[in-house]
This record gives sequence, structure tokens and C-alpha cells, in this order.
Amino acid sequence: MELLKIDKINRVVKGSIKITGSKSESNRLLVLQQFYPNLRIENLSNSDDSKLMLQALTSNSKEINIGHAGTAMRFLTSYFSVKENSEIVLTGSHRMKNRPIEILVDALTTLGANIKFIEKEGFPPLKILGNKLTNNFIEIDGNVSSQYISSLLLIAPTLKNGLRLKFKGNITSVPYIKMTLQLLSEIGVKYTWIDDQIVVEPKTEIDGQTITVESDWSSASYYYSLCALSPNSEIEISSFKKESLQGDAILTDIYKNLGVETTFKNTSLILKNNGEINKDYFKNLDLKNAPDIAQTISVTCFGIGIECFLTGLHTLKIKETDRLVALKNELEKLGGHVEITNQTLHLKKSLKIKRDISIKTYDDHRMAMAFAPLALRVPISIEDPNVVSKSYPTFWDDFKKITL
Ligand SMILES: O=C(O)C1=C[C@@H](OP(=O)(O)O)[C@@H](O)[C@H](O)C1
Ligand SMILES: C=C(OP(=O)(O)O)C(=O)O
Repeated sequence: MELLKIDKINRVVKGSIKITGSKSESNRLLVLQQFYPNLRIENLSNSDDSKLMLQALTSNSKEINIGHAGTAMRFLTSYFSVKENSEIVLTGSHRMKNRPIEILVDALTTLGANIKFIEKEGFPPLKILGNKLTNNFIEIDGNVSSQYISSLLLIAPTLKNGLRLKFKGNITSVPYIKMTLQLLSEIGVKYTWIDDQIVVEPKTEIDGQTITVESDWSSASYYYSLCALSPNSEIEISSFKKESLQGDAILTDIYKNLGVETTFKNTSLILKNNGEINKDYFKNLDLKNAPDIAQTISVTCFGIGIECFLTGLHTLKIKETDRLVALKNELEKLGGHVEITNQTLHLKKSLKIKRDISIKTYDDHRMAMAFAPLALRVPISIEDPNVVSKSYPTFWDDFKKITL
């Protein structure tokens, strides 16, 4: 196993970084481009997950392996269900075969799709026979993963009568659903969202247009963490928009409470550490709308030595790994005290951080990137560092650029 040893960083973090396009926006636009070929995309993500997505969409192969890419797995399930006369096996990594997909498969089946579970009921791999979906109403549980809903919304305008989707119970990761709807709206698809019901109108073609993907806010979180852990630091990251489609743009508010001040300079974000920490803010922070930054935030709090109680984390258990367990294991190796439930993480105040600990990454890019900034406190090692390529292939080059 490869191990990346990072010496303690002794200098103030300074520099500028260009981050690749949002993985979430890219994966949506790639699907839409198949339906509407006169859609052009700029600043597409160079993540493994987006490359796998594009390969899958343009492949002639009968079996497609999507690796660890959750959004791709979920979006492609709907895509291949409506691709008439196609016959495909959609599979993934060992972990992917344990990430549930039954809610989406049931919804698609209600619409008229032909999908079979090949191994374990409710999980990939799937055998999908593409055909014309004839129904246009579904009721769906929205609290397990928003990706099922986005997946259905992406095919919605291609259905003869569009789609009427009604939520049962609460919905999670709502900003990702809004992102899907906003992108549909940008290409001219009409929709309404009233109370617990979304209605999407059909659209057979769009006017030619180019959409520029904003850079990835989840990837930006690691620079917020570096900035919070490095007094007097100043980091410039690009290219971002003030009105973002990405829910993780909430980072600007959250990290303000960890002493990071954000200003916009054209399309760049300038992060500066002003040392003003508001510990109380982290005594109860709900992250159901921004689950991908939970790891970054808990590690930053640990590095600063403050308590945090994070809620709304129920989706973390079914991501690249069980992120709640992974965080507890690794923070405790470093000397932290962490209590978890199925939806919360409580990090107690811990003052001393153990040196030279080797962090396990569990095939999870965000474990590697979230723990790396702790090198501002102690020498640390990251196991299997190349996992970062799932969302951010040049992470280590960029990290070195501003820390060495
Ligand atoms: O739609 C998307 O692009 C995503 C939705 C979220 O998943 P959940 O809705 O499963 O929380 C998020 O964690 C994931 O990284 C990307
Ligand atoms: C959860 C993530 O991705 P996915 O679900 O697409 O595998 C992520 O990137 O943090």
C-alpha cells in the first residue's frame, strides 16, 4: 500500500489555486448533453467520476463498470432505462454493490422501466433494458439520497408527458435537487415545485448554448480548512460564482465561524484567516444540506481544538465508506474523542494531537483530503493517497504548491 508522509508544515499557507469544475454539475450536464447534443459544456470536471460518466454515456459495451462513482451509478440507471433498445449491465466497485438503489429502481419500474437486480436485491449490479416509459407519476422517499430524485428529474423532460414526482416524508441534500432543477431551467425546461410535488414539463429539443461549470465547492473546503488552521494565511481559489448552484457554497458562512473571511475578487475567492473563532456555532450544526463537507469541518474543529456536534449526517453511512465510522476511527487514532449515532457526530474538545499517525482512507477521497490539513499541526501520513482522483486528481500538486 502506498503511503504519503507529510512533514509538519511550518510556513504560513499562501498561494493561488485553480480548482476543476464541479463534479455534481458536470455529471448532470453530461447526461443532458446526450439528450440535447447542442448543449456545450465548459470547465468540465476532470474527476475520475466525471470521466467514468462520459465513458459510460459514450460506450458501446454491454457491461459498464462505474467504479466508486455514486452519482454516475444513480444517474445512469435512469439514463439507460429510457435509452430505447439498449441492453446493459451496470455494475461498480465492491462498495458500489453495497450502496442501495432500490428506491430509484422501484420508482423507474413504476414509470415502466425494465430493470433487474443481478446479485443482491436492492443493490447494483443491474440489468437494464431500455424502453419508452409510459407513466408519468411517482411517489418517492426523499430521505435516503437526493441522487435518486436528481436522476429521475434528469430524464423527466424526455418523457412524453414529463414527470410528476411527489415526496413521501422529508427530503435530504435539497441543494442538489435544486441544482438539477436550475440546470434544467437554464436549458429551457419548465418546472414547478409546490409543497411536496415537483412537475417537469417535456422538452424535445433546446436552443444551442454553452454552460460553464463553476469550480467545485466541496474541493474548496480543503483550502478553507488549511486557512482556518494557519494564522495569517491567504489563499486565492478560482473560479467561483457569487450565486452558486452548489449547496457547499455554505462554506463561506460556516468557516467565518472558524476565522476564515471570504471575499470575491472577480471569479476568485480570497480566503484570509482573521483568528476570530465562534465556538458556539459548532455546538449544534445541521449538515443535511451539505453532507460532503462534514469530514472537512470535523477535522478542522479537531485541529483547532474545539468541540463540534454535527447533525443531519444520515446519508454519510452509505457514501464511499461509512464516513461516520471512518471519522471516528481516524480522529480517535489522533487522540480525539468522538461519539457517533446513525446521523450525528460529536467531537469532544481535545487539546493534544498525536504525531506521525497513519490515516486510513477507506477508498474515500474525502478522508484523504480532509485529514491532510492537519499537517499544519503534526507530521501525518495518508494511506492510499491516490484516492483523491475520484473528485480532485491534482489535489496533492495543489496542496504542495501552497504549503511547501
Ligand atoms: O447529486 C449529487 O451530485 C450529490 C448528492 C449528494 O448525495 P446524497 O443526496 O446521497 O446525500 C452528495 O453527497 C454527493 O456527493 C453528490
Ligand atoms: C458522496 C460522494 O460522491 P458519490 O455519491 O457520487 O459517490 C462524494 O463525492 O462525496
